[in-house]
Amino acid sequence: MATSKMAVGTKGGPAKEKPRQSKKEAKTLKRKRDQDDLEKLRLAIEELDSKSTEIKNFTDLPLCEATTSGLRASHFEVLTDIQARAIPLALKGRDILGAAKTGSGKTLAFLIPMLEKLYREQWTEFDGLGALIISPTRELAVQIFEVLRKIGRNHTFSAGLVIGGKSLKDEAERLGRMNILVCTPGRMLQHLDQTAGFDVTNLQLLVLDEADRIMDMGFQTAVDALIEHLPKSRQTLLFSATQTKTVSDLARLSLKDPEYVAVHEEATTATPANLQQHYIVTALPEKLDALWGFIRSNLKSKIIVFFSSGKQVRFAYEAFRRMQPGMPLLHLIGRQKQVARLEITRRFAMAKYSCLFATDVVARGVDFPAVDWVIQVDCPEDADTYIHRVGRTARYESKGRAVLFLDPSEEEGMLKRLEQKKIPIQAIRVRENKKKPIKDQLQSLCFQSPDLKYLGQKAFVTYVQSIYLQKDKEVFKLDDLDLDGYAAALGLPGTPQIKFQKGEDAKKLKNAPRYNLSSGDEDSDDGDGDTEGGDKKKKKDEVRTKYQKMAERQNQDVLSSHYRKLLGEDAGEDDGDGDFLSVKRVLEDDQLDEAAGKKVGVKTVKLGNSELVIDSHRREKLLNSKKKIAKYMEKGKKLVFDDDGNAHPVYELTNEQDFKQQGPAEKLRQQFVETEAGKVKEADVEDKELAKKRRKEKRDRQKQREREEAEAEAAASEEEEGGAGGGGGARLDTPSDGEDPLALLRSLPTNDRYEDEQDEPPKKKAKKWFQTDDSSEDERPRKKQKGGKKVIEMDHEPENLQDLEALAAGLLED
Ligand SMILES: Nc1ncnc2c1ncn2[C@@H]1O[C@H](COP(=O)(O)OP(=O)(O)OP(=O)(O)O)[C@@H](O)[C@H]1O
Repeated sequence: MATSKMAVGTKGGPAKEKPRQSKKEAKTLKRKRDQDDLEKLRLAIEELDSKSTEIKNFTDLPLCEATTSGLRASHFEVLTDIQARAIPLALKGRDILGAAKTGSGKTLAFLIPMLEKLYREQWTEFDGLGALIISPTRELAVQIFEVLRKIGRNHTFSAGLVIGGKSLKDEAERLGRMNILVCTPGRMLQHLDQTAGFDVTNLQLLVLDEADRIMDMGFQTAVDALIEHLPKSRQTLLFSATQTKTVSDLARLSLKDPEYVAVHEEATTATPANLQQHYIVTALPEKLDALWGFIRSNLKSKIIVFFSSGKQVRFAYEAFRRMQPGMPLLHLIGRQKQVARLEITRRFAMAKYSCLFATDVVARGVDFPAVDWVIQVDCPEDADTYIHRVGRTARYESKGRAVLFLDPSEEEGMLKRLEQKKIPIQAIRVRENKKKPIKDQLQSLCFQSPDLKYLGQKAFVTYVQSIYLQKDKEVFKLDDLDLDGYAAALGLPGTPQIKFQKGEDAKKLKNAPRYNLSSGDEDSDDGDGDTEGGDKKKKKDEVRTKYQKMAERQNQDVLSSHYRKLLGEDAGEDDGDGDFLSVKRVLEDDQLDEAAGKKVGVKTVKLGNSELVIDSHRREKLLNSKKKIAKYMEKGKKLVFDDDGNAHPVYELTNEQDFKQQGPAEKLRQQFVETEAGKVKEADVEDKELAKKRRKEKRDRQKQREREEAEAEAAASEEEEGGAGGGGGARLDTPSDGEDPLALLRSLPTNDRYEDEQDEPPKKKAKKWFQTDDSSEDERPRKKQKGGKKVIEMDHEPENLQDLEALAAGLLED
């Protein structure tokens, strides 16, 4: 469930009823007492010295009983620096620009003043929306909501989480009753624009968490439009680990004489002191080797690994998973469905040892407990991103370590950027014996699995594309990267060719991934059903099963071959030796009996040196068991067949003289490599054709389905029209003549910039701003088809959807 409505707490503070009083008397007395308390509280806040250094504990603050008891019950006692500085000012009604290191407790610094403000205003359900908290990602919004539920348990306000993932209508019904909303910007804007009766004119307080991110280009339009709807006479609190006092930003938010509270300015570094920061210089083609070696040496740890794009995450995750490092792997990208994302977040949060491959979707704010290591395989785009990523470890008072992998070409530039932010980082070197080249394994995996190879190619292209679009050319130098080596390191048979479109578009597109990471995060990726496409999809969902839908997704077999099995597509497939071991086939072959000189009718089968008589069904069944068969079989020898069909051992030694006659060994080696490379390329072409064919088939199926659905719909509406005209019975809620029932939905902003193009909903062909050299005819349908694709959101064993939804719902509401 994407939105969750909940009362933050049960009625009032602890009840103190006196049994002998009449109910009415007790109520009047209580009201009076509450009024007195409120007056005292207001006075105490007026008198509060906001610069006082005496405020150490939450009990030193003038807070209402409901908040104090909520904090106590959540085991918060002592204020952190940012809390001690920001809360008193915020209680006094000041606008705040708060900047403090990651993990320093900024969430409470805005939640406490928010609850207090509504309490002092005696906010009730009839007053509507009193406070709005905007977060750049869904994960962060969920987390803030959880903290709010904990500390607000004794308040009576209702609070909701608006992050998409459900139909706009479902959310809209609940919005009107909410006092506090935690939301992502795009989704909130949709409601403000489209939800009739959703009134924000009373809003008392606006909070922007990770404000610099929310204010940057990716969210600019959404946030500006959102602010337009809000009343100017409100208090505004902005918090982030990395913040600037950009005048234009402040003007956009109409902050009134804001107080700038920056805790880490006094400290020497912008990152937590309990965080050890290192970097290793490793050439791009060796980064995955380094990562593999690192994971293998730290199996008893909790690790987050950052990559710059979802495709790299998927490739690394899929490849490493197959190589079985010996610890649970998870992956999290913006394109996964909301339930899956929440489930993965939950799993990683609860895991003792695990490694999470992720994009920057979890770089900010997400509070995973006890993360030991943050590894950045791809260089972050700037120092701020670096700070946020490493901030996932060493949270609050715990320790943590971070390692940044830098290509030699990135070293100088990036270190300069980190130095400017006073980030203490030290070089380390990977021990020689810990280096584990995995190129050969990846090559073999890619050779065996075209899907993995396809992911690898995509990962390569996205990586190169991201480097090309990076603004900081002092750090990111495309020409200095060994791209051929990188492609080979990913196990690819050749280096994908990429052409870049020059011009202004590149700049715009640079912002696209950032927007996608987050607004894709918030609303786009799960086809909420708010858009026309969403509605269509919903209808389809009703018809098709979960497994069918999963199987229709491109690359689905990369992530979940078991779904294919569930669909029965693999029914005839065996694990390579099926034909050889199939007893049934042997038995049905009469010739075998004849050749064995047996009477037709008595079945025998020859397994290795033993000849077995099949005299009963039971024995026949038993022989279907591979285990049983293996018992009778000799250990196999691997043979290769020449063109004439003669078998040879894999390695056949020629005598030395013959060998010498063939020419110099180096030349022979060269020839051999060339022939093999040719074979690989040929196989690659075949793979491509196969993929092309599959895509075409899928498209045809899709079209066919759509046609059938359209026909069915047309038939249904004809029937319905006839029925309504004739009998005047119950009518469906259809719009009046000429009205387009989907007009409203069509007007919704479409999320046309996705992190992962494979998962975009069907749409017009995006303007290409780069293309691969081999983007021949067969490349085009692929792009088109990608439009219809969805992400496989599951990275774990198949569980049913209801389970997942229940788990996600459990996260959002008890
Ligand atoms: N006063 C406190 N006493 C004890 N623990 C606290 C206190 N305040 C916050 N924490 C804990 O510190 C951790 C980090 O808090 P929080 O998520 O608010 O940090 P943050 O500054 O928002 O980090 P980021 O910049 O990464 O978003 C949380 O686990 C929270 O429970």
